[in-house]
Amino acid sequence: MNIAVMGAGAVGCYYGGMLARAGHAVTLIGRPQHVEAIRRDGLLLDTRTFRQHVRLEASTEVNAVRGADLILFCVKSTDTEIAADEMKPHLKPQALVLTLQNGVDNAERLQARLSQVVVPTVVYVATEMAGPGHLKHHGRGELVIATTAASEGIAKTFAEAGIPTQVSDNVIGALWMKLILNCAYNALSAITQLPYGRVVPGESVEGVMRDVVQECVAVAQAGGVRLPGDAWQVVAGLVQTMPTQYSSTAQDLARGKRSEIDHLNGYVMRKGESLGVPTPVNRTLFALVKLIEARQATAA
Ligand SMILES: NC(=O)C1=CN([C@@H]2O[C@H](COP(=O)(O)OP(=O)(O)OC[C@H]3O[C@@H](n4cnc5c(N)ncnc54)[C@H](OP(=O)(O)O)[C@@H]3O)[C@@H](O)[C@H]2O)C=CC1
Ligand SMILES: CC(C)(CO)C(=O)C(=O)O
Repeated sequence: MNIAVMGAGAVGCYYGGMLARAGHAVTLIGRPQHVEAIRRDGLLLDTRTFRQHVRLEASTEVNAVRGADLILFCVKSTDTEIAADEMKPHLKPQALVLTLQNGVDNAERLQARLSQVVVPTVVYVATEMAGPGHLKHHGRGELVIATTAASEGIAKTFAEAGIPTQVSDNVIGALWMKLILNCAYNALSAITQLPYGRVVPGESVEGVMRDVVQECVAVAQAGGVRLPGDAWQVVAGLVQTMPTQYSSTAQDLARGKRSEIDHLNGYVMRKGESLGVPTPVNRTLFALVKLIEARQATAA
């Protein structure tokens, strides 16, 4: 299969690298520091189970999506519209686009700009770019993709490449469950710059997290979303599995980057407003992260 990855970062390099390693023609589209290193040395796939330089195409030019049957769309939720507009003129009419992103509305936002079929996807992986062209995998790697005519075939192709992939008729519910995890952990870890194992035992923190979850569940229910399981149980369980983890929002702020908070607690706040569901705790966490971002932008 001819595959292009839009956004050669931590998620795009992991999945693109795994598919290239399995023999697929993969082109990574990303920033010069990664593209130059990958062209020179190959992509270093440094995973929990193997370490290997994988040879694949890499480009800084978005027209490299031309000819791809499958696009893995892996930019941050803040970059969805810009990246969509850049790749739109170069896409094959029959190309299929998978959104490998956090946040629940990326596929909808992308579909509003593209005529190609866009497939919402949930990503369960922990990866980072440890350096130029160096993908570090910390664990997991499963995907859940929405049901389309092509989904079973894609799931089979991915599974053969070592990517366990489930086809689901409730991807939106699964994306919401991930969103609730993000709403409960990301801002608290970002504001305090603490790992989950130190955030959760903090005084009154469990109450804050329970309030966040209750607000998110109320918004999801008002919006007709079917959550797959008990959200609080899922949230409460995460800290045991990754006590030393800092949220991606904490990592973004620590690097002086804009975070995805608009698409996490900010999304729940806006959705709550439109549905008449109060979300005071999500609003407070959102406002605090935005203040930190604004302070950093002024200092820069
Ligand atoms: N990393 C993880 O373990 C997980 C991440 N996710 C989600 O996956 C999504 C991707 O995250 P992640 O891979 O970590 O993010 P990264 O920032 O590592 O990767 C995105 C890359 O795309 C680049 N990029 C953005 N716009 C363009 C463009 N127009 N053309 C070319 N390159 C572009 C970015 O460059 P620049 O930074 O210079 O803009 C960056 O290098 C997010 O929604 C995240 O929340 C979900 C589960 C786990
Ligand atoms: C699941 C969680 C909360 C793990 O860190 C995450 O997705 C993030 O940090 O953005």
